[in-house]
Amino acid sequence: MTRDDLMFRDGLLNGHRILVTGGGTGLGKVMAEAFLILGAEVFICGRRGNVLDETAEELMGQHGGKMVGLACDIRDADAIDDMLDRIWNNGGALTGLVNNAAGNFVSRTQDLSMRGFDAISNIVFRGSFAVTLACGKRWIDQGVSASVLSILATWVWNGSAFTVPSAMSKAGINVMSQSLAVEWADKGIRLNCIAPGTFPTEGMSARLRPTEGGSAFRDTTDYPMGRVGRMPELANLAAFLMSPQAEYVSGQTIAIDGARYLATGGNFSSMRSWTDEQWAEARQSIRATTAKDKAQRTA
Ligand SMILES: CCCCC/C=C/C(=O)SCCNC(=O)CCNC(=O)[C@H](O)C(C)(C)COP(=O)(O)OP(=O)(O)OC[C@H]1O[C@@H](n2cnc3c(N)ncnc32)[C@H](O)[C@@H]1OP(=O)(O)O
Ligand SMILES: NC(=O)C1=CN([C@@H]2O[C@H](COP(=O)(O)OP(=O)(O)OC[C@H]3O[C@@H](n4cnc5c(N)ncnc54)[C@H](OP(=O)(O)O)[C@@H]3O)[C@@H](O)[C@H]2O)C=CC1
Repeated sequence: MTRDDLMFRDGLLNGHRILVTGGGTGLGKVMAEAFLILGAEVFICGRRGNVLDETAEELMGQHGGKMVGLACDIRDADAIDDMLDRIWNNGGALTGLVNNAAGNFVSRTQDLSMRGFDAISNIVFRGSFAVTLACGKRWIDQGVSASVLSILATWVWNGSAFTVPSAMSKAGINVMSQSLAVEWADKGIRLNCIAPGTFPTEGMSARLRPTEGGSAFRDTTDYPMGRVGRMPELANLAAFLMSPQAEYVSGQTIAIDGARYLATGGNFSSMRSWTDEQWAEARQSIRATTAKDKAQRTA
């Protein structure tokens, strides 16, 4: 992304300190990059320390500023507290949190075990709540105003066949945000959400279109605008919601999907025609991706 891709003035986020969970890759990385360009000090967390370090180095090399990678598994409440202690003890309070980290894979629901359900919900539902709660306690205790942005999916409004644990978990975080927007409004804490449509990333393609390789998302005939999302489009919306100028916006969930969910539902219902063999092949491919990522985890 270049400076010209952003619609905001230089220094919009000067003095802000923002944590992006899952900020080492994909959508988290591009939002972290936008916040860095706009003057924020940015923290990114994930379980693969090397991925975080590479991202921070790459983006500071391109844009200057300060980005810090912190290996942390958001399923672990103690690890979250350790991470927040490190941030708070090195420069003060966060002023923003982006709940972006997620796990997902396509599966027929009858093929899931409870461990499979937990693999998703412990990241998306429990993990996002845990980070929000840990930050919220500190903000309230210290009288700090802050903004929380959670990255959802349009299926919080219409469900999603074949990604049921994700749909349930994201819907829970949608309701968390609406509830806390009210409960914490007088503390100066805002909560909003973005529901992106398709923004092709490696992490998503490998788990949601696992058997298509490089051809996934090339056919855009059922996209009303004839295309998928462009990363800077998401980054601009995230920067707006995180900026102090958006102070009166709270409790909202904004779709950015080129109207696809209104046109087609925007999810994976076409997989109803998949055979047992196709599901077995998908599962094997997802397993291989997870094994590769697991080998790099340091948290
Ligand atoms: C229009 C487009 C909208 C798109 C909207 C949303 C997109 C996204 O969310 S994309 C984000 C994708 N990124 C990621 O998922 C990154 C992180 N992912 C992971 O860490 C793994 O993929 C994980 C989610 C599976 C979690 O890993 P881990 O906890 O290490 O999981 P295990 O390998 O130990 O497995 C636990 C459990 O889950 C079962 N399982 C795994 N894969 C499948 C599968 N394909 N089908 C069914 N079940 C699966 C696995 O078998 C284990 O259960 P047990 O066998 O009972 O032990
Ligand atoms: N791409 C798309 O089209 C869409 C994406 N989304 C949402 O956007 C967000 C980003 O997705 P995307 O960029 O595509 O996918 P990625 O796989 O690139 O991003 C997921 C990130 O979450 C991190 N993560 C996963 N589990 C944990 C954990 N337990 N603790 C800390 N970090 C964790 C991963 O790092 P690590 O494995 O190192 O921990 C990774 O960096 C997600 O919330 C996703 O649901 C929503 C709609 C559409």
